[in-house]
Amino acid sequence: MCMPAVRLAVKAVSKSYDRPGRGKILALDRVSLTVGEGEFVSLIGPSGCGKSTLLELVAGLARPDQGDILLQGRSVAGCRGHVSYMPQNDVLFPWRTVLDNVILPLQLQGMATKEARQTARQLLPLFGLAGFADSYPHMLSGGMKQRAAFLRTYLCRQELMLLDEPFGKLDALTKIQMQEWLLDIWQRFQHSVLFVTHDIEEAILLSDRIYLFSPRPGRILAELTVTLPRPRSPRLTTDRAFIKLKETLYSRLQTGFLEQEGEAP
Ligand SMILES: Nc1ncnc2c1ncn2[C@@H]1O[C@H](COP(=O)(O)OP(=O)(O)OP(=O)(O)O)[C@@H](O)[C@H]1O
Repeated sequence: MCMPAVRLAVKAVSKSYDRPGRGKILALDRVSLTVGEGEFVSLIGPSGCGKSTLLELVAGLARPDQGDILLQGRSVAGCRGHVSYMPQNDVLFPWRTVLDNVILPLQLQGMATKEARQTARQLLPLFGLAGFADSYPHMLSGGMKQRAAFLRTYLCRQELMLLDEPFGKLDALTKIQMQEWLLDIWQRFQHSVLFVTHDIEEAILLSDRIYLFSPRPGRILAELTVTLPRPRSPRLTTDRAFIKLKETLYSRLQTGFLEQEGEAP
């Protein structure tokens, strides 16, 4: 199989946090991973294992204590503005309309408001927001809010997208619809994506590769390549090959947890 060129390389990155009066905690321990050009890569692991921390480091919102972060071979550790980043709680501003929420990155890039609105307006139908340009966030469903936040992220116009559990708070049916929609959007744009999730089925359905994280401090337990054919749809989750992959993932997660417990002092 032909491997795509590397877009993102995280090299032996560690990160700890100071907790006032309680010392340091190690969130990430020598994490190394890559995302290729046009590749969809997921991180899966238990709550608190450092997945969001890793995305923040890649987005340049914090600096690693050790290790490096390379985008197309160039170190970007601590540098902002090189990736499109949708944080876990990416809220829309309630006082701005949908259109004026999504144009924010374009305005920050210096585009005039009129041009930014024109650019974004053309994309609204593709993001399932046709007819909602002038609505306010409270008038949208949960799925629509997430699509608006996703369009805002997309308009950062960087080749690598970091998505931190974008469907984590949605009900099961809306989540399935959103996964189908994201698969379609990704198929069209073929961005490189680094996607955080707690959901094993979601990771398999969407990804080309999956990294499994241990409980904190986050380490990479395993890396899995998903060879299921594309285009994919949520119906694939009942497929025999899909279920087999799910079993493999479960047992790797379980073995990793047990090994980590065995290591505890
Ligand atoms: N700014 C901070 N200061 C102190 N501790 C932090 C800070 N940010 C994260 N942590 C701690 O670092 C660890 C990793 O947190 P992080 O949010 O990266 O995990 P996560 O895997 O994304 O969790 P979840 O899946 O629940 O969102 C946790 O123990 C968390 O409490």
